[in-house]
Amino acid sequence: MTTTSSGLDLWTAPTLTPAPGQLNATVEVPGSKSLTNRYLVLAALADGPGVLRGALRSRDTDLMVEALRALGATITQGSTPSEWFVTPGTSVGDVTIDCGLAGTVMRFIPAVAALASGRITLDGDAGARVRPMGPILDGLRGLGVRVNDGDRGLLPFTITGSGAVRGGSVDVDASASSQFVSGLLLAAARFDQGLTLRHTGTTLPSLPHIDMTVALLREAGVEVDDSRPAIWQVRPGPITGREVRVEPDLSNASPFLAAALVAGGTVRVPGWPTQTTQPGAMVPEIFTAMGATTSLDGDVLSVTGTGVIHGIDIDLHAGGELAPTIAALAALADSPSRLRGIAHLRGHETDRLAALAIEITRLGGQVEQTSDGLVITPRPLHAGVFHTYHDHRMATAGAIIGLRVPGVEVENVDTTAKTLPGFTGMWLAMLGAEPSSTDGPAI
Ligand SMILES: O=C(O)C1=C[C@@H](OP(=O)(O)O)[C@@H](O)[C@H](O)C1
Ligand SMILES: C=C(OP(=O)(O)O)C(=O)O
Repeated sequence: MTTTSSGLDLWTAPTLTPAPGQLNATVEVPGSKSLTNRYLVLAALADGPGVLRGALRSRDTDLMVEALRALGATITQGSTPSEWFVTPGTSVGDVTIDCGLAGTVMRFIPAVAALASGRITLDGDAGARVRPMGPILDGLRGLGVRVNDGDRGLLPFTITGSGAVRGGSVDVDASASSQFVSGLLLAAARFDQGLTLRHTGTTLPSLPHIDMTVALLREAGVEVDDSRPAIWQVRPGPITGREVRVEPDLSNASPFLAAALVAGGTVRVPGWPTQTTQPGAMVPEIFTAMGATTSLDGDVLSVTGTGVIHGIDIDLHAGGELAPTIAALAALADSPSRLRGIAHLRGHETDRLAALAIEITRLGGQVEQTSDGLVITPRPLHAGVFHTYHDHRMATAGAIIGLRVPGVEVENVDTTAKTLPGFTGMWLAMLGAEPSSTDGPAI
C-alpha cells in the first residue's frame, strides 16, 4: 500500500495474465450482510433470546449491533466473532445512532426506534446523508410515528418513539430502494395493527431482498401475505427468538468467482445454498452467459473461465448489487455490454453508474451512462488510479480489472471493510500470493 501526497491510500491490484487452468482456488466467503442484519433485527424484536451463527462481521453489521444495543437489546459475542447471542430489550431515553454508510442500518433501524421510548437520532457518513430516506420516513408517519427530518427526506433525522406503533395501511414508493419495504416489514409484526404496505412506484428494485425479508419473517413465525403484486400484509404477533445459521454472502463471492473468468482457471466457493433469496444466486447464470462454465457439486460452486469474456445485455433490477462486478468484467470482454434496470444505483454507497463510468473511462475504457444503466464498450485499458468513493463494490471492481490490466491502483481498498474486512488478504490468497504490507505482489 502506498499513500500519495494527497493522502490517498493506493493498493496496486495484482495482475495475473490469462492462462487456462492457472487460477485454482477455493475461497471461503463470510456470511451475508443482508441476512446477518435482518436476523439481528428480528432477534432484537423477538419474544425470547436468539443466536446467530456464521454471521458477517464487518462495518455494516457491527453498526447494526451497536444500533440495536442502543435501542435496548443485549448482544454478546459467542466463542467466535461470527457468533452472536441476542436478548431482546427495550430502551428508554434519548440516543444517537451511527448508520455509517449502511443502507440496511439507516432503513431497518427507524421502525425499531419507533418501538422504543425516547428521542432517537440517526446520522451517518457524509455519503449516507445523500442516500434517499423520504419514502420510509413518510411511511412511518403514515403509521403514526413522529419523525423530524426537517422535511428533507435525508439523514440526519429524529424519531420520537412512544414504546408502540399503531401500524395499519400505508403506501410507499420504493422505486429508489427495496429497503423502504424491508425496513417497515421487519418490525411490522410488533405494530399494534400489523401492516399493509402497498408499493406505488413504477419500478421495484431488488425484489429478492424483499422476498428475503418475507422468508425470514415467516421462519420466525410471522404471518405474511404477499400473494398480491407489490402489496405485503403482516399480521401483528410475536417474532420467535431462535438459532439461525447465516449463508455465505453470494454478492461478495462474485468478485472472486469473476477472477476465474478474467485470469482463466477455476474458483470454488463452498457453502453455496441450493435455495436462497440472495440475488447472488444469479451469478452462475450470468457468468455462464459471459463465457464461464459453472457447476454446483454438493454445496461447492465452481466457476471455470478461459480468460475470454463475452459481453452481456442484462436487466439487473433484481440484483443491482452485482452490477459493479459485471461492469468490471464487461470492461474486459470481447464485445459490448448493456446493463439495464439499475437507475436506483445512483442512490447506493455512491452514484455507482457515474462512478463506474468515470473510473473505467479513466483507465481507457468506453462507458456511456443511460437513464437506467450503462453501455460498456471494451477498449484496451491502461494503468491508473481507480477511485472508490467509499464504495466497497467499487474497490472490488477495481481489483477485478487490475487482475488483467497491470498498474491499476485501487484507492482506499480498505473501504471493502463495509462488508468484507480482509478483502485484500483473501484476494492474494486466492491468487496464491502472500499478503504484502506494501504494494501488490508481482505474480
Ligand atoms: O435489503 C438489503 O439487504 C439490500 C437491498 C438492496 O438495496 P436496494 O434495493 O436499495 O438496491 C441491495 O442493493 C443492498 O445491498 C442490500
Ligand atoms: C447497496 C449496497 O449496500 P447498502 O446495504 O448500504 O444499501 C451494497 O452493498 O451493494
